[in-house]
Amino acid sequence: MSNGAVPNGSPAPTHTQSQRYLSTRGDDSGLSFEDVVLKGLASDGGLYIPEQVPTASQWESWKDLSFVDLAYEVLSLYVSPSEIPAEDLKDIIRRSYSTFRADDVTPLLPLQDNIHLLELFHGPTFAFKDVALQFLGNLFEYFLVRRNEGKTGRDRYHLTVVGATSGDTGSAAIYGLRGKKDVSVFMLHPKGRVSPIQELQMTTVLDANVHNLAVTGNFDNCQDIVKALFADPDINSTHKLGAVNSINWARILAQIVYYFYSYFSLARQRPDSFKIGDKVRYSVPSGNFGDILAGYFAHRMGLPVDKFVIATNENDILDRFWKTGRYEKQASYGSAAEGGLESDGVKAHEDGVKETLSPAMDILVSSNFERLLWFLAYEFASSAGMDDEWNKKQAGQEVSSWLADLKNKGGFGPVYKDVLETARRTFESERVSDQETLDTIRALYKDVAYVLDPHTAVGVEAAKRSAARAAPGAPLISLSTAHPAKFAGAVTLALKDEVGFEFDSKVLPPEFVGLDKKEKRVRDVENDWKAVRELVKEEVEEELKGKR
Ligand SMILES: Cc1ncc(COP(=O)(O)O)c(C=O)c1O
Ligand SMILES: N[C@@H](CCOP(=O)(O)O)C(=O)O
Repeated sequence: MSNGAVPNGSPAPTHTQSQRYLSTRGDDSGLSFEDVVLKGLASDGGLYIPEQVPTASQWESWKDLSFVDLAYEVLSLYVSPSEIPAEDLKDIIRRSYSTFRADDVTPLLPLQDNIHLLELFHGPTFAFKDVALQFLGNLFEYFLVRRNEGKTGRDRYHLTVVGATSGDTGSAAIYGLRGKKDVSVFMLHPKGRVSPIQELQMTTVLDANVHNLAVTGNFDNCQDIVKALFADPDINSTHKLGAVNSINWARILAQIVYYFYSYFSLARQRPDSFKIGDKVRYSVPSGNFGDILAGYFAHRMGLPVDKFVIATNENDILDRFWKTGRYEKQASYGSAAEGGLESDGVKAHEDGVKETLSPAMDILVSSNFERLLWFLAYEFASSAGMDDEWNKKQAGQEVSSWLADLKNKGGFGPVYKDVLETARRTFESERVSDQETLDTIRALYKDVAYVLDPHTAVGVEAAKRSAARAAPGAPLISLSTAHPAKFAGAVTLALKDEVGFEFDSKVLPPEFVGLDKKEKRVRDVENDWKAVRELVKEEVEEELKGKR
C-alpha cells in the first residue's frame, strides 16, 4: 500500500465524524473510541484498530507546533469532538504533558554520525510509557467523571484495571492512575525479574487504589493471566475490567505523536541536509511491539519513513519472524560466536524466556504484533480484487487462525511470501546480544560521554547496523526508551572500569534517592489466573468498603 493511504477504499472520517473501531479477529466492530478505551481488549480476544487510518493530508503544516499542539492535531483525527469536545481534549493533553521534566516533552539529540536519539524518558517514571500512560490516566478519569455524574455508591461505574508489566508499564500506569476516583489498578509483575528500581517505583506507591502482585513466573505468564481475565465472563459480569497495556488502543494512539514531533525536530536540527518530505529511519527497541507499531500508524497517516528497524534482545521472536516468516515462541539462544553471555551465567529459563540485561524486553509473545498481522493480512486479501468488507473479513479470519496456531502449536508460518515481503518493505530487524549491549553502552560513553540504558543500547546498536545499509548520510532516529538509572546493574557492568565514572553522581536522579527506604506494599501470587481473579475481587471489595 502506498504511503499514508487509508487501509480501505472508503474515505477516512472527518473531524466531526466519529472514528469507529474493529477487532483484529473480526467478531467485533463499530465501536466508539470511548468503548475501546474502556474495554481494552475485544471480546473475541482480538485487539482494536481503527476501521480507517486517517490520512493526515496537512501534516507538513504541523512542523512548528509545540508537542502539546501537535498532539491535539494527531489525536483529533481519531477522536471526534462529538466524543470529546475540542477544549476538553486540549485540556486532557495539556495536563498529561505538564508533568514532564523537558519543555519539549520528547527532545531529540544528535548522538553520533547520522544517528539522533529521541529521549522519551522525561515523564514521572523515567520511561517512554509515561507519554501514553499520563494521557490514558487522564482519559479514564474524564470518561468516568462523565459516566458517574449524579451517581452514588455501587451505582458508580468502577473500573478495575488489570495490567502486566516487565517493569516499566507498571510504574507508569500506577503513576497515571494513583489516587484517581472510581479506578482500582492491579499490576502483575514477574517476581524477581524486574530491576530493583523498577520494583521499588511500583511497590512504594501506597495509594489505596494501587495493588501490586508479584507473580511466580515470567512476563508472558503475567500477560496471559491478564488476557484470561479479560476472556472470563465471571469477572467481566461483576467487575468492569480496563487495560493499561499496549493492547489498549489509546496507548498506541498517544505514541504516534512523537514520531511526527521527532521528524520535525530533525528537520529543524538539520536544515541543510534534511527537508520536510525526506524519508527517515527509526530504530525501536522492541518487546511487545507497541512502540514501533505507533510509528507504523504515523507512517500510514503520511509520515515519510524509509524503514522501521525492530531491535530485539536475545528474546528474538520478532527478529526470527522477519528472517524466516515463522513466528514461533521457542527462542533461539545466541551462540558464543555472536557474543552471547550464556557461558557467563546469564539465565535461560525452562519457559524459554531468557533473562537479559534489557529485562523490559524479555518477552516471547509480542501482543501488538497481532495489529500489524491484521494489516499484512488485509493487504494480502486486497490483492484479490474483492470489496472492502470481504478484505476485512478475510484479514480477521487469517489473524484468528494464526493466533490459534500460536496458542495451540506454539507458532505459525511460514506466512505467504507476499505477506513477508510486505512486512519487509516497511520493517527490518536486528537481534542484539547482551555482550553487544554492553559494548554499545561503553562505546557511546567513551565517544560522546552519553550514558545509554540497556534497552536504548539495543536500539542504537541496531541503528548503527541499519545505517550501514542506508544511503550515505541518511538520518536515523533511535528511540531512547528509558533512563539509564532504572538499570543500574547493566550500566555499572558496562562502565565500571571507565575512568571518572560513578553511578550515583553521573546517572542517578534525585527522584530515585532513598526509594529503598520507603514502605512497600506487594502481594505474592502463583501463576494461576483463577487465584488472581479471586484476589482482585477480594481487594476491590475491601477498597470499596474503604478498608484499605
Ligand atoms: C525500556 C523499554 N524499552 C523497550 C520496550 C519495548 O517496547 P514495546 O513493548 O512497545 O515493544 C519496553 C517495554 O515495553 C521498555 O520498558
Ligand atoms: N516492557 C513492558 C511490557 C508491557 O508492555 P506494554 O507496552 O504492552 O504495556 C513493561 O515494561 O512493562
